[in-house]
Amino acid sequence: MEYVRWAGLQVAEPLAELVENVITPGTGISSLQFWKALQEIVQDLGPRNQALLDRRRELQDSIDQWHLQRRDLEHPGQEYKKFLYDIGYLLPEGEDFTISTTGVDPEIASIAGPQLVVPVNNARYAVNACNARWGSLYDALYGTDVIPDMQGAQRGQGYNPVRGEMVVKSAAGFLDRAAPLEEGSYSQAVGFELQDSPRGKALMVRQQDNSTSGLANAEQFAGYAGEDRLESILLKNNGLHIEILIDPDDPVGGRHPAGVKDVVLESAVTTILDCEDSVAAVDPEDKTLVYSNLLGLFKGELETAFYKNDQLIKREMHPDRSYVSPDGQSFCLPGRSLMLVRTVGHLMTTDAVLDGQGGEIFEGILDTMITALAGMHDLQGQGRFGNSRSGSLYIVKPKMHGPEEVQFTCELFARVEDALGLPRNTLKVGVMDEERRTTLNLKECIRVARERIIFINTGFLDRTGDEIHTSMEAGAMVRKGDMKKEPWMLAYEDWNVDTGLACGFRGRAQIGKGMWPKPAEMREMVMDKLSHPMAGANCAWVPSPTAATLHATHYHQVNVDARQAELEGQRRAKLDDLLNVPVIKDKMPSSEEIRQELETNAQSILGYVVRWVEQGIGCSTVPDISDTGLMEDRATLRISSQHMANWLHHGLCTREEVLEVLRKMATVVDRQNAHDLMYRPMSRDFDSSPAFQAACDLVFEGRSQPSGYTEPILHSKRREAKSRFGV
Ligand SMILES: CC(=O)SCCNC(=O)CCNC(=O)[C@H](O)C(C)(C)COP(=O)(O)OP(=O)(O)OC[C@H]1O[C@@H](n2cnc3c(N)ncnc32)[C@H](O)[C@@H]1OP(=O)(O)O
Ligand SMILES: O=CC(=O)O
Ligand SMILES: [Mg+2]
Repeated sequence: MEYVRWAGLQVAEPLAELVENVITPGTGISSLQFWKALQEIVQDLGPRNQALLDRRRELQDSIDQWHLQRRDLEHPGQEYKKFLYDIGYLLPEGEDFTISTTGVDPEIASIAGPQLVVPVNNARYAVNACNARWGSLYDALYGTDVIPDMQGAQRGQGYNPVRGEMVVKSAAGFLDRAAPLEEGSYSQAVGFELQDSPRGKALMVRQQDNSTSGLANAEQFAGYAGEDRLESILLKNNGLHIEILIDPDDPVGGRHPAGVKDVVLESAVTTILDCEDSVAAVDPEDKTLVYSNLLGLFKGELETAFYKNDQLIKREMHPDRSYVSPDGQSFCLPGRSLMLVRTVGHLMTTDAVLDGQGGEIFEGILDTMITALAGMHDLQGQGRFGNSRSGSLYIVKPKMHGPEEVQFTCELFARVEDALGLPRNTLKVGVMDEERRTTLNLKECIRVARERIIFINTGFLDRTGDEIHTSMEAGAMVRKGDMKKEPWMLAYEDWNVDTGLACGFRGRAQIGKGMWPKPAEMREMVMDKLSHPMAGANCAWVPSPTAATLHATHYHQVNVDARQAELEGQRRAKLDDLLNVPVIKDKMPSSEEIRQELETNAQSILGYVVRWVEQGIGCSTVPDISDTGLMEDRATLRISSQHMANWLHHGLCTREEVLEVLRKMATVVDRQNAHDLMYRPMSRDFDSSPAFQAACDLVFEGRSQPSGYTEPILHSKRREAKSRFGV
């Protein structure tokens, strides 16, 4: 890789070019200013970043020692808590306070709805995600298992009218609940009409018996589109819009007595452009692609073209949507999801930029600087579309351990603001509550970020990985599938909401819930994820636009603001439950259960890692042993690898048994990928397969990986694969 010298730094050529020729123009910041500022920040904050990582190691060593000395103690409860206070892992909670963040867009402060996550290096998906602000309910119902594939109503080649009728009926049922009519039902609608009323136009729905009915709550009629002919009706419920599209000439609309061709829901209210766990970015070229896509999204110019079903599709970001209000005023609604960026955490360094001594700089520092520079195009209103209408740039920071690390992030943000001439607190921070030290000290984490915090969220996947790693020496952990029922997990979910509400998040910031990790199991998601708004969360992660549309229906069922008002003031979660380590407390698993657990974990590790290492795919649907597709990313990998490392360490299996299971599962994964022409089977030669070796290292070296993270091994094996295979 060629490097260019800038202000005492060495910048990898593709990145230097991107910054010089594409990102800086139009910002008022020159390349020299930019790199000089980065050099100063790296010089000042680099050593502090390293000190924070050293502190993580020191605390982990103390915890390991403590458990090693007390393995036989039955109930270490209070003594354990005191120890954690003594070493500064657990901090006393200070006075109550309320966050004071200002300039926050309503999508974050007050509109409750789904939050989509997308790997930002995949332009096709990323543009799709931005456009997922609006999604077809008809398509989401028709195309998924929410409507069961029962006799006669199966999905398949071509349109199935029986299934289509079930979709129309189900959508009408949704409308009846979200925007009920005074009398009758949308399922009986034969026409939509606008009538004059004291507040302008009112919506009237003609029924099969020729009667007409208005809305039970006339205020829910928010607007319409169409001049000579009514083309769409806009309704609003719990802050979210619903659009009924009318077109009797359309093949679907033509079958409907009122010409309804679709029901479109405001879906992904916000989207996280992910530079972290769903992305494999290991070298300067990869980082440059990430930053280039970020820029394209902020400028509204990112486009892709691809073939789908033999058709060339060109995809670009959607414009805003125009309507007329009931009192005759034209207005627009955002056509795109409000974008947040998830940068990497504090752990990794990158060779995209080298410091004065030729050492790699911390990747999180570079991510923040470049995100802010790219985001300036939006802040200065130069993009084709606007993202934030409130002058903010939203950055989600993952994997922070406790308040001192959050404080460090806030200082970094302030330094970046100063360097780029941005007003203080332009850069808003989302704090992933996904490491144990952050959960336990969440109130203090929020306190140090109280002027810029816009989000806390339970990243339960990383959090589970950290739970296992932190207490590695405490004993053998319960099975992976049982973790969700453990007292710590239940307390963690409540603790996050309780703390957010206590710090005044209601109406100001997001309290988020975690990812739905089964992209194809939408029926199960529809049943399960209603619990998120019910728990008081005003957003929750979904893996796809379709999932966003289906999850949006939950926010029509639950008014989150009212739910939060009910929960405010309650402290449901207990610290003692959070500290209840999920070691097996009664019967050890049978040999059959051990075999099943090892096979499940080995299969998910290999299925994910082989695509990561050999094809650079950071997030994929990996079929599990029973062929259910599961979303796997670095956080799920952290759990599986730490779990295997834990059982190995505590003697539930031997190294030879683990190796045998890994080999057996590699052949299963090879078979599952046999259709992929780019795929290199691991079982052809286990010893020379970088993917297989990565999987082995993740398990056998798992205990010594910092916080059990998978990045160091993945990065090094991916770089090896790139240099060996050239892709
Ligand atoms: C623990 C954590 O950190 S969770 C956060 C990290 N995880 C994520 O970000 C998951 C995001 N989701 C994804 O990456 C994908 O949905 C996956 C990998 C899970 C599944 O991807 P696939 O197997 O390709 O999905 P599938 O074939 O069902 O659907 C593909 C279609 O859905 C779209 N799609 C799928 N996921 C997304 C997404 N997140 N954003 C936008 N569009 C998406 C694709 O654009 C594609 O449509 P197109 O052909 O019109 O372009
Ligand atoms: O980032 C999300 C998680 O669950 O981890
Ligand atoms: Mg995570």
